[in-house]
Formats: sequence, C-alpha cells, structure tokens
Amino acid sequence: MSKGNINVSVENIFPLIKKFLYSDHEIFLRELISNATDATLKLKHLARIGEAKIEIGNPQIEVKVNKDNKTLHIIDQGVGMTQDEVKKYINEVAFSGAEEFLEKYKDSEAKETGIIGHFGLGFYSAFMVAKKVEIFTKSWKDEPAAHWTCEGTTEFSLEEHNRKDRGTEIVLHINEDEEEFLEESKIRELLTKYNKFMPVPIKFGTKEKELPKAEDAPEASGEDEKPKTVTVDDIINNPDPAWTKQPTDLEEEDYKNFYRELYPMQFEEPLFHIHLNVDYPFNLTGILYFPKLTNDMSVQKDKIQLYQNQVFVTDNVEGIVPEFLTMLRGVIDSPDIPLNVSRSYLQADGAVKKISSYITRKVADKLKSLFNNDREDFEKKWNDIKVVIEYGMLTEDKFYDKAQKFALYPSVDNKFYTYEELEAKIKDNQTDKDDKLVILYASNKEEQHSNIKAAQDKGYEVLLLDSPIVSHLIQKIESSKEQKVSFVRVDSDHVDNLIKKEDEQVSKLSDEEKEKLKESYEAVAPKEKYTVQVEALDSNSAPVMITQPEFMRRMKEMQQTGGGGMFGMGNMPEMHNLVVNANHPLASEILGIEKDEDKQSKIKQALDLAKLAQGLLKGEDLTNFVNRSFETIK
Ligand SMILES: Nc1ncnc2c1ncn2[C@@H]1O[C@H](COP(=O)(O)OP(=O)(O)OP(=O)(O)O)[C@@H](O)[C@H]1O
Repeated sequence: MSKGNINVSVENIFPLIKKFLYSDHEIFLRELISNATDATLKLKHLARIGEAKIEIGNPQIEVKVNKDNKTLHIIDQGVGMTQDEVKKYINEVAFSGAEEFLEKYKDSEAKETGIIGHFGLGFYSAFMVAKKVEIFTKSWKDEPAAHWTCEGTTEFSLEEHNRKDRGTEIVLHINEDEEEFLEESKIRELLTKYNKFMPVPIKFGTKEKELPKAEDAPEASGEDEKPKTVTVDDIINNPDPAWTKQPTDLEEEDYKNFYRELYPMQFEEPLFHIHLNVDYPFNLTGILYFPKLTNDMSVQKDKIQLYQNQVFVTDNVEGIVPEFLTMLRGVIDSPDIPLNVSRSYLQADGAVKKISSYITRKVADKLKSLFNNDREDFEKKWNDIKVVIEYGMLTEDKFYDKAQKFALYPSVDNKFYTYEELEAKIKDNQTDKDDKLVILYASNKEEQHSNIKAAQDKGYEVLLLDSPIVSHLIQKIESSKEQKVSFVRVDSDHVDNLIKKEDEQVSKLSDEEKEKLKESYEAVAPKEKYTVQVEALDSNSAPVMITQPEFMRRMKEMQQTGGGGMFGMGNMPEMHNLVVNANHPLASEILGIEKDEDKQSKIKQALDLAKLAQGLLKGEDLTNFVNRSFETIK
C-alpha cells in the first residue's frame, strides 16, 4: 500500500469544494455517471478497433444506495484503471482540473449566475457530498485491481485489491448533512433529470415487469388472477434517443413517441417537428417541436432542453436559441456550446451565434417546405403557430426576409394570403389617391362586425390580425416595404375615409350648418371622450359613427405590449372620434328640430346606436337605451 499527498498548490481545496458550490451539490452524480459513461464508451471503442481483445457483452452502469452503511455506489464495466493510472488520472489530472475550476470560479458572481452547474468539476465534485471517497477499479489490461481512498484531505491511500470484475466502483460515504442523497427518491429524481438519455444503460434497482399473457392460456383461469410478473433491472434511461438517429430511420410516430418521452405530462400532440443535424462548422443534433400555441403566451414550463453528448445540461437556452424559438419544445445536443462561461459572454460567442442562425434558418426552411408541400394543412395550423412566426419576423431580420414566402395573412372570411397574393388581390381597389396601398384589418370579428361589413360592401378585403404583437409587426412591415403601404383597422375611421380616393363627396350642408350640427352633438357627447367631426360622406352610410384613429390606438397597444410606440401613450385615456355624416338625412333632420330637448334626445339615441355598434354601450347607458327603445315600440 502506498500513501501520499495529492499534489496541491491550493491547500484548502476540499473545504472550498464543499462550501462554495453549495447550491449545486447535486451535480456530483451527473459528473460521476459521465465518467462511468466515458469509461464504458472507451472500452467499447477499444474492443471495436481490436485493441482490447475482450468480450464486452452489454456493459451497463449501476447506481446503488446502501442506507445502513450510508454509502452511494456508482459502478461501471468500463476501461477501469491500473494503480499507475489512478495515480496519474485521479491524483494529478482530475485534481488539476478541480484546482483550475476553483481558481476560475471562486468569485461569487459565477455562483450567483448558476454557471457552476453547467461546468464539469469532475471526479472531485464527489467531495461536495461525501466525507470519504473510495475507488475500486480493475483495468481491462491484465493487471491487479486498485483501491484508492481519500477522506477529503490532501492525503490519499492506494493499494492493490482483489477485485476481479473489470471496471470501476466509486463509493461515496455520504456526509451527515447530505443524507438526502441516500434517499432512493432523490437519486431517482436526479438520474431522470440529468441522465435520462445517456448512451449507456443505467440500472437503479429492480422493478416488476408483467409477463405477456400466453396466447393459449386457458380462459377459465379465473378473472381476478394477477398477471405473472418477473423481476427485471430498472433501467432509468433511454440510451438511444430519437435525436441521435438519422431522420431517414424515423417515422412520424417515432417523433411523437419521443415527444411524449420528453414531456410525459403533455397530452397535446405537437404540430410538427424539425430534426436538426449538422456536423460542420459546429456539431449539433436535436429535434425541435412546434407545440400548439395560443395567444396566451403565459409561463411555459415545458422548455427546450440542452444536452451535451446526451448529458442534460439545462433547460435555460436563452442566448443559444433565438428568443422567438424559445416557445418551441424539444432537445438540442451539442458538444460545441461553451457552457463554462457567463451568459453575456455566451451571447457574444461566435460559435453560439452560428448555432443560433443555423437554427433560425432550419426553422424557416422547414416552415417553407410545409407551406409548399401542403398549403391547406399549413393554413389549418396557422393559428397555432402564428405567434412564433410573427414574433420571429419582428425580432430576427433574416427570419423576416425568409418568412415573406410563407407568412400568412388570413382574411375575416378565412381565406389565407401571402403578402404577395394579398397585394395583387387588393391593389386596384385599395390604393388611395396618394398611391399608397391600404391594407384593412380587424382584430375582432364580433366587436368590429359593423365596420367589417361596411368595408366589405365597398369590395374591400378585410384581414383578421389578432395576435397580441400585431401592432408591432405591422409597424415593421410598413417601414420595410419599398412601396408605400399602410395597415388600417376597419374601425379607425368611417368607411369612406379608410381609403381616401379622388372623388370627394360634396357636402349637402353649408359650413355654417355643419358647425351648428357639431355644436349640437358636442352638447350631448362628453368632451373628454369624443372628438366630434362633421364630414360629407355617402348619404347611404351610417349617420353617426364612433372610430378610434389608427395611429393613436396602435401606439397605445405597442406601449402596452412592451417596447416601441411612443412614450407615455400606454396610459393615455381612451379617446374616440365621433364622425357625423353631414349628407345623411338625419343630419338635416336634427338641424331642423326646434326644441333643444327633442334635439338632444334624438342625438342621444343616435350616439347610443353608434356606441352599440362598437360594443361601447354598457351599464346604465345600455339599460336606459333598452328601456327607451321598448317605449318606442309599445
Ligand atoms: N469511472 C472511471 N473509469 C475509468 N477512469 C475514470 C473514471 N472516473 C474517472 N476516471 C479517470 O479520471 C480522470 C479524471 O476525471 P474527472 O472527472 O476529474 O475529469 P474528466 O472526466 O477528464 O473531465 P471533466 O471535467 O469533463 O469531468 C478521467 O479523465 C479518467 O481518466
């Protein structure tokens, strides 16, 4: 037996490991299982290339808890180590790694940002939870086994051992204050979190498996007879997850099954998937799923998971995946993502930027091919995916450009146009006198029904744009098109004013009469809510109408949905225009009424009807209106 001192320059490294990584103690298990996995894969490789002339069978990793001895065991059937290798790899290599790690991350900032959990501290992370660690290891080479012990000081012992099985067993003597790591449920939770898709089978205890009923079993064997079971190893992971396979080897059903495996609590099927697979200029595989999304972009708990060679790293992919795609689900696996750096550094990292733009491009390509291959189906899915696409168009210029080919603009009648198609369809009828293309839209079919109807009667096409970020998006579209274009909501003005053409209506009223009419309306409509405008419109159009100017409303919406718009407008009170049609017979009629009281009650009725058309008539006003109307039909 040899005793010795681990070569240290930082004397107090063990207390540091224990104290300093407090919040991330659980990562020790991931580290040790990663080592066990590496050792197993190395042996498989050596056997494959013929260097190790051995029968390796189906090696697995086993995790065991011994509550009586307060030990946790991680056992592998991998390459193992000779005594010399233990000296070299554990006493020197691993230690220098741990040392370097602590040097780098001893500032508290690193701890706060939670980066430590994303960095392999390696073998020595065992001392975060154990007061004593033992290694029993037998190399695949024909040499005696070794037994290494260390009690969390710089001293270790190393001796020969009579172990016969190839591979390594790490024994952790768990600290008194870390006994949660002796709980089966805790270990199972950690294994499922970090190791669910690791490439070597991981056994944790056993389970009962039902035997399939024999086909020729006699019917009369009794109804409540329990099915026969056998005890089998409980393998907690799937070593061959779908993303590690070639897309050509997978069926649609395989992708759906994998989705269920990833999110067992998710009952809704994904809409479609994107298989990522690239090995140059960086390495990345993965599967992204488009879930059904609604306009409600509230907290999403099933997130994209980031793996590094099948080891779970995090489900915080901020900075790696463009923000608009964080609404998707699935897996990204890449050894090339630097995880041991701060998030701000990550965002500036060249490789990460490339990864981010690769993912954006793949998503755009997939959407385009879905659109091209089955437009009908794409249209059906549009409402569930539009938030992602519109958000992407808003935030990523490259995606915006690509989306021109597949972004859809649905009409209130459920027809779907690309921008190009829409433009071709409406340009004759919806270009105003200044040569500007006016795109009309509604945000709510019910509430804006009368405005939609009026616009359609004029042969206008009305879109239905109802995502929460639509005001931001149309602002962007307007400024990015070469041709002059403006989006106008159908209720933002009287239909005759939505698209101003050459032929101005001649007013039936003189300027003086118009002014008088205006004053009469102002006497009834509260000033702080309505701006009265008397205008010469088509005599068949509504006599009175409430509108909200596009600009004001859009700025307000943009402020409310965050960013953009004009400062302070989010809190402005609701202001509406009250457009009075000077050419409607009602205008002359009101002017002709002598008695103020009669005039006012007529105007009140007209105003209430205009409010009713906009869904603005509520409360007492609505009750009074209904009662008044009943009076008239008595
Ligand atoms: N289960 C094992 N079987 C065989 N060798 C092992 C095992 N565990 C550790 N080793 C050896 O010890 C070395 C140091 O391990 P350690 O986990 O500290 O660092 P690492 O795995 O090289 O890097 P990382 O920081 O990514 O974990 C390994 O490179 C390996 O040679």
